[in-house]
Amino acid sequence: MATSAPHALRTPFLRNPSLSLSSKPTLSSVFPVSLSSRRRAAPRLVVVLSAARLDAKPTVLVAEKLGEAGLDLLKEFANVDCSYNLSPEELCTKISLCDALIVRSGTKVSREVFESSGGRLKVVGRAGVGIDNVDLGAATEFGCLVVNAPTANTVAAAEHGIALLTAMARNVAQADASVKAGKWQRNKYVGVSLVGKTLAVMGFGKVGSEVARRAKGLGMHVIAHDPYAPADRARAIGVELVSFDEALASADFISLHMPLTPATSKVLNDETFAKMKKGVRIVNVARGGVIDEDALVRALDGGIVAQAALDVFTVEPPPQGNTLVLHERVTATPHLGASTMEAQEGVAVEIAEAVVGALKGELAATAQLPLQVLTELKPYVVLAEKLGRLAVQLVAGGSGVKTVKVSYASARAPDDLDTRLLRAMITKGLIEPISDVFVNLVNADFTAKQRGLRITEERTVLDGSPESPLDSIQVQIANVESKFASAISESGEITVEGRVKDGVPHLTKVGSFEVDVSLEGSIILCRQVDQPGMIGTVGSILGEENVNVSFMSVGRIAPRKQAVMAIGVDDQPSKPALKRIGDVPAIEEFVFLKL
Ligand SMILES: NC(=O)C1=CN([C@@H]2O[C@H](COP(=O)(O)OP(=O)(O)OC[C@H]3O[C@@H](n4cnc5c(N)ncnc54)[C@H](O)[C@@H]3O)[C@@H](O)[C@H]2O)C=CC1
Ligand SMILES: O=C(O)C(=O)COP(=O)(O)O
Repeated sequence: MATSAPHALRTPFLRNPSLSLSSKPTLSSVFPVSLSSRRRAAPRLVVVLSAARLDAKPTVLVAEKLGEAGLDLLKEFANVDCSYNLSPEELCTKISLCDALIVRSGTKVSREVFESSGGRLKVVGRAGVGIDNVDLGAATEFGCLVVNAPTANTVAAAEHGIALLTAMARNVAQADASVKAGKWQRNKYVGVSLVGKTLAVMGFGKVGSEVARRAKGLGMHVIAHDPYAPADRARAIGVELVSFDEALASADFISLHMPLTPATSKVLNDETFAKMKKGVRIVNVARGGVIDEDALVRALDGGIVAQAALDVFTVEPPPQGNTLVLHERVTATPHLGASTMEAQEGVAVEIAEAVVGALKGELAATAQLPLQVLTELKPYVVLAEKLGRLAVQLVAGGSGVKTVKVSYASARAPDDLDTRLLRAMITKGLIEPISDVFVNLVNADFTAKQRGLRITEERTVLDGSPESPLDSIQVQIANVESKFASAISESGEITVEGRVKDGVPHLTKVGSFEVDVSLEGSIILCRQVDQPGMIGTVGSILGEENVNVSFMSVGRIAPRKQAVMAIGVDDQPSKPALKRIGDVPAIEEFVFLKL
């Protein structure tokens, strides 16, 4: 049966993977060949491989319900195994036979899944936006791409946000339950009006801006907080971008639309609830983890929060008897934001296209950079990503992260340094901490373009030995404000610069200040009046808080004037520890940055 497939044998499969779509596989479902083994085969080896292996389709495991149109698309290219409701153990067992896995929010794609795949799993497709259920660190380590479907459920999520907002304001769910229980409590369920009220949209991305547009239609005054969103996009729909504290202080309603990241985890907590107007109402269709749920119960009971409408929870489904879910003034839905017929069909097609594209791109991408280049650039790759991560965490607001300039200083001739990988890693560092996007060499330029991020590159050719590929990399973000004003250079951009020293990436410049701190663990940057004893003061605060300091360095303009101190720390200091640092009189500003 698989003996004669001459057209397939002649197909230059490895040079043009898309041609594999039209070949007619034979033994594929019996023994699909893994992408990694295909990749390793040199083109001239193709003729000596068996036809069965050549023709084999990849296998895609669909672990949660996916729309038919998406399944049909997948089936044109792959063997599709739809196995829903697998236990974590069953998923780990099945995964070693799969090249791609498609999930929604109900499946945890943990490190164990990647470990169990034995290197065969090459693509994880998230049929939706949030990829917080995928262990991205493990995916990177195991060379697995993670793709999502970023657009098809935007409107559905926004409509659900509006549904919760209006239902909450008029007690629809509570009143419905009461009528069904045979009661007629017209006085108990008097609601509040939306017209003229202030809605703060937290996270002004795709869903947030659609919620804002719809809320304007309801006659609400809409403000938004999003440090990375362009002010002109907000202005275009009549929304003012404000600071986090201003949003909390002025909102009658708060609607959450940011991704779950280390920076947004439990961003609504005891401290931030205390900054809100008494009687505020909260809608969450983003992620449960952005709210400290125990603190929300306290805020509801303490009269700060009048009502909450929640589609998402820290643990899904929430445990039986959960106080928050059972709270009388809480309206809860079981993560239904994306669950419309239309959105699910759209998401299925979007993810199927992304997974097929990634499976094909996997083959093509490997040809892009020679191994020698990859090996040589390895420490610079780490440096590039960390500089991107640092730079974006320094952004406080402005016209959005749109214009980034990368400068490479190198003694190599311009045509002797391939910067694609470095640019991709800087893009990864800039985008991943603030979004639900997994960036890699294949999708970096496209992802940047999609988000309106313009990255320009500049080369400075240095004298000297071209032995090492690079002397330094500088990343600058233009037209933004910084939460650490000293990070703005004289030319007005957030500026960070780094070098590789003894194989270890170092941060060597922040704004106009020279520093030297290895980019391991995390970093605290402090601007202070240059005076003796500062290193000791801050060092002892961290010591008392049991935070291990790995590195400290001070860069100053001139003796006894301003200085920037960069402190490398192994662990995240507690809030009180950071407050103690901020309270040191000579410290004018400081920021904690996660790498
Ligand atoms: N309940 C559901 O079924 C659904 C939930 N979602 C969730 O909604 C959220 C938003 O999705 P999209 O709008 O598609 O994503 P998006 O990436 O278009 O928008 C997110 C926005 O949040 C901003 N942001 C990042 N960090 C922030 C911070 N610290 N403070 C304020 N803003 C910050 C980003 O700059 C971006 O503009 C995600 O968490 C996603 O997982 C999305 C679809 C359905
Ligand atoms: O797209 C998202 O981020 C969602 O939260 C939707 O989740 P779901 O696909 O409905 O499990």
